[in-house]
Amino acid sequence: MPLSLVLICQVCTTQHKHKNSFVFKFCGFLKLRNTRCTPAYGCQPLTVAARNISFSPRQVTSDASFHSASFSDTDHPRVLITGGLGQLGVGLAKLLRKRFGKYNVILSDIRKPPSNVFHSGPFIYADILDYKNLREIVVNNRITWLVHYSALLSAIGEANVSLARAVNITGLHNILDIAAEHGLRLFVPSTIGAFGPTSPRNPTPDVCVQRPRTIYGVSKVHAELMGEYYHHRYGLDFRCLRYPGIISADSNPGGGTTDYAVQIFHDAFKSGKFECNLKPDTRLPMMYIDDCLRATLEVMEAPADTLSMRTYNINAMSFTPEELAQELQKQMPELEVTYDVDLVRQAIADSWPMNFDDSNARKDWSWKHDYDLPELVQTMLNYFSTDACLARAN
Ligand SMILES: NC(=O)c1ccc[n+]([C@@H]2O[C@H](COP(=O)([O-])OP(=O)(O)OC[C@H]3O[C@@H](n4cnc5c(N)ncnc54)[C@H](O)[C@@H]3O)[C@@H](O)[C@H]2O)c1
Ligand SMILES: C[C@@H](O)[C@H](N)C(=O)O
Repeated sequence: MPLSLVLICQVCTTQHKHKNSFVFKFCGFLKLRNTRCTPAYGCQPLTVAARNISFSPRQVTSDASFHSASFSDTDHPRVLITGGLGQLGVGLAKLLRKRFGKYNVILSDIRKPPSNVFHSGPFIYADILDYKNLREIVVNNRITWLVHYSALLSAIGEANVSLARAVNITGLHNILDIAAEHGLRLFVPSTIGAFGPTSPRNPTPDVCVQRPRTIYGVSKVHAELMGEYYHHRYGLDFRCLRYPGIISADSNPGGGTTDYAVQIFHDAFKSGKFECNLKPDTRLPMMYIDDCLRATLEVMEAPADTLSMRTYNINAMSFTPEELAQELQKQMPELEVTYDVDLVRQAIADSWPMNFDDSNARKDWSWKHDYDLPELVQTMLNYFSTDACLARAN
């Protein structure tokens, strides 16, 4: 049986008698929002955090693995990245560590990190489906920002709907509750996949019909709406960007519809041949990883009063497989590209935006991309040429 506690609200000095301490936390929210605790707010917010607090024996050990003594008290945020071993997390950790210090950014995942990642800064095991463990990590490490990257992407999600539903929806609920309970600034990425066949596709604005046909898209619309709801209802500092397909050289995509745009570079260098699983004229919004990660940092640092919305489209370029191949062939004329369409991925791509309208992000917090198609291809070629040279030399 949980104990009954009498807690005094720091704002209005009301005595609350409750079965757990979350009402106290809720008054903390009111304090953050500079509002008084009124009977109108009453005890309803208990629903936000109706999970029981209990002591976990793991509390003691989880912190030890990454040198907590090295943490210093500064103004820097203390960041936890979930799902950090995917295509985007390691790059984001590198960028954030440069800005906030190595030990202020903790990478986490359920997979074993490669040794270069393990030795580059704090890493911890965190399954987002394990609520107590997540809470322990947040508490023990005094986390203030949470970047929630764990997800099953569009194509892999269709191959495993129940796992995608658990990770992308149940996992998100855990993240939202923990962020709300501990007053964290929370970033959750959404995607072009949050739109569907009935959305305007060229261009797709921030606010329009969203009826995606994938579990991935449905879960991302759910994340956008839940995050915005927690923001308005409880004052959660929720921030969300809808990323286009992201292209990176030194990390691999995790089972999405836009993966072809990364694979083409690998295959061009490996065999000089590439078989594309989308039709040559499939147009999708895309972005180089450096732009995506910088946008993420910029929106996280943006003063709250510049954000007229909590979920923004961001865009850089938009191209088809044929256009990407042609740009690549300017420098690798011998590259052979053939097409063998994957019906699942093609159906997904045909329901997604062709062009993204990101004018609100540009207006509100001065978003500006650096990479268009020619710069993207040149940068990827530079990386792979150096990599190929190094491989030949070893
Ligand atoms: N890469 C893109 O093109 C792109 C585009 C739009 C949005 N996004 C979003 O950005 C985020 C990161 O994308 P990514 O490409 O790095 O994804 P990814 O698929 O490469 O990585 C996701 C990570 O989540 C981890 N994960 C799975 N189940 C987990 C669990 N139960 N607990 C903790 N971690 C778990 C996986 O191990 C994996 O490392 C995702 O939310 C994705 O939806 C990505
Ligand atoms: C677009 C994005 O969400 C991801 N790369 C996917 O294709 O699923």
